[in-house]
Amino acid sequence: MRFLDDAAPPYDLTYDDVFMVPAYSAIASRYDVDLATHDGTGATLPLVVSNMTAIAGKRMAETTARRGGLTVIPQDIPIPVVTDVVGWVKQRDHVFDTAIELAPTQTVAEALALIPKRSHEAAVVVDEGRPIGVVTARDCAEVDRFAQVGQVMNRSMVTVSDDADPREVFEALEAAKASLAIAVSPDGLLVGVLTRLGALRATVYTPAVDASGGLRIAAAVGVNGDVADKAARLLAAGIDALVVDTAHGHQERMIEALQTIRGLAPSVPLVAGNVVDAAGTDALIDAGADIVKVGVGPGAMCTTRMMTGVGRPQFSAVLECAAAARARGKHVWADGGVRHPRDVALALAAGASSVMIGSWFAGTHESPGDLMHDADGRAFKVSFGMASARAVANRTSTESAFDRARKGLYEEGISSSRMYLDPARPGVEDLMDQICAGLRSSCTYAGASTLAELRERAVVGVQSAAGFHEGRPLSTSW
Ligand SMILES: NC(=O)C1=CN([C@@H]2O[C@H](COP(=O)(O)OP(=O)(O)OC[C@H]3O[C@@H](n4cnc5c(N)ncnc54)[C@H](OP(=O)(O)O)[C@@H]3O)[C@@H](O)[C@H]2O)C=CC1
Ligand SMILES: Nc1nc2c(ncn2[C@@H]2O[C@H](COP(=O)(O)O)[C@@H](O)[C@H]2O)c(=O)[nH]1
Ligand SMILES: [K+]
Repeated sequence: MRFLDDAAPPYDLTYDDVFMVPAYSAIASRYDVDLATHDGTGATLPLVVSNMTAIAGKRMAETTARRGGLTVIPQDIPIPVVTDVVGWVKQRDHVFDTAIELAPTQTVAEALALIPKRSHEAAVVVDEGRPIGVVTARDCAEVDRFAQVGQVMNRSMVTVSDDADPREVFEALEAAKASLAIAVSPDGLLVGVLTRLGALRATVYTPAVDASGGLRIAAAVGVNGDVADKAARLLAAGIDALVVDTAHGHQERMIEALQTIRGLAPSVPLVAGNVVDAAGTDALIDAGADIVKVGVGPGAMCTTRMMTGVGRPQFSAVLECAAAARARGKHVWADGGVRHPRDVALALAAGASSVMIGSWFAGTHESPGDLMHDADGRAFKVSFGMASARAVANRTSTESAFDRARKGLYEEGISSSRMYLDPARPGVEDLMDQICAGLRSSCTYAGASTLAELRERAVVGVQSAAGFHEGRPLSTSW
């Protein structure tokens, strides 16, 4: 990447401050762009879901890995639970989405609580493992909450074999004017489900899979307590990357934690952060990090900059840290502050191998929280920062009341925010589609067929607030 007219700006910049200039391109189609990262994580897309309790759970991990991304399970989740989640995610199908399963005797109330947990918005009614019907929220409307789903389900289903070609599934759904195909094994047992959009995505994306064919997943560990033991147990669970995570990554305790974990000779990439400058990046690489996480204060849930005055505008932080890491043959993830697809493209142009997204993905079916509705009927999920009072209370729940009260005085995150689901893009895959479309297009504007070429060819200029404003679409007259 170089600055337009080679004019390096006199102050630090964030995503809104910059724009990319189009360049001559020989790339005939946006589908000719390869979005794979080459940072050792095996992700086929440069997207990582932040290790935040309100965002990164097993459904998020399954769904993003099937499309090529990576989810980091947070440090606050007990390790036996993480172990179960890793095992479960690794057994997920590469094409079919996991179905919500209900027994015919379960109630409509249970169905309505579970259906919003998945973007396909339906549950499959099973009898001894065999699908016997499908139930949607529409089937449950104006029905007694205690009615049994066996009474309201739709018995006519499009059933396909578990090795069906996604294109044929798409065509079968189109022909039947149905929205959901049910995949079954040769002995008739439920394997999963596929929507038309899911079938299309199966032909566009490449799942992130490990050498044994399991979907990939990462997990985080903090720098407190018996780090070696926690890290060893996470590695034994089969994670594909280990993230060592603390607010101020350039600190002694982090260096010690990294050296300790390096001593375990992990066979997966070691990610550490957060830092915002070359000195911090070098220190973490010296201590054993393969990938450095960059970003202090850009996060949507983050109050660090307001509380402390500390941080750095994210574009400049990524640019400096990525250059330092590249000089050592290592990588950085741009962590936080991503609000639009353009921000992903700019972070990658600045040199990140991947981009971490938290809050934007909180308002989706796949985040762990329950779906809520405001007074106007708009659907939202509650999200919170990992340094918020709420998260600190969770993290310290086994400590004495006095210690918890002491730690509770330090709060650098929002404890409760509403993340609305975009009615046009209520699932994380809808957002991934939007991001990847923007990113592929960005690459062709820069004449780049890979992310490495984007990084090399990108020409970035600095804009005024009016310049940024001009780029925003206007949906009403002015
Ligand atoms: N990217 C960002 O901008 C930020 C991210 N976060 C996220 O919040 C989560 C919690 O992180 P964290 O608060 O580090 O908690 P951790 O549980 O990782 O603990 C941090 C440890 O470092 C010590 N410490 C020393 N200086 C600081 C400091 N300035 N800020 C925080 N801890 C410090 C703390 O001791 P003591 O409590 O005694 O001081 C504590 O023992 C992580 O997921 C982190 O990534 C949090 C803030 C900023
Ligand atoms: N200062 C804080 N930073 C936080 C907190 N919780 C998470 N984070 C950081 O934000 C990113 C995600 O950014 P987003 O803009 O996509 O939401 C995450 O990966 C952390 O680095 C917090 O409580 N305080
Ligand atoms: K912020």
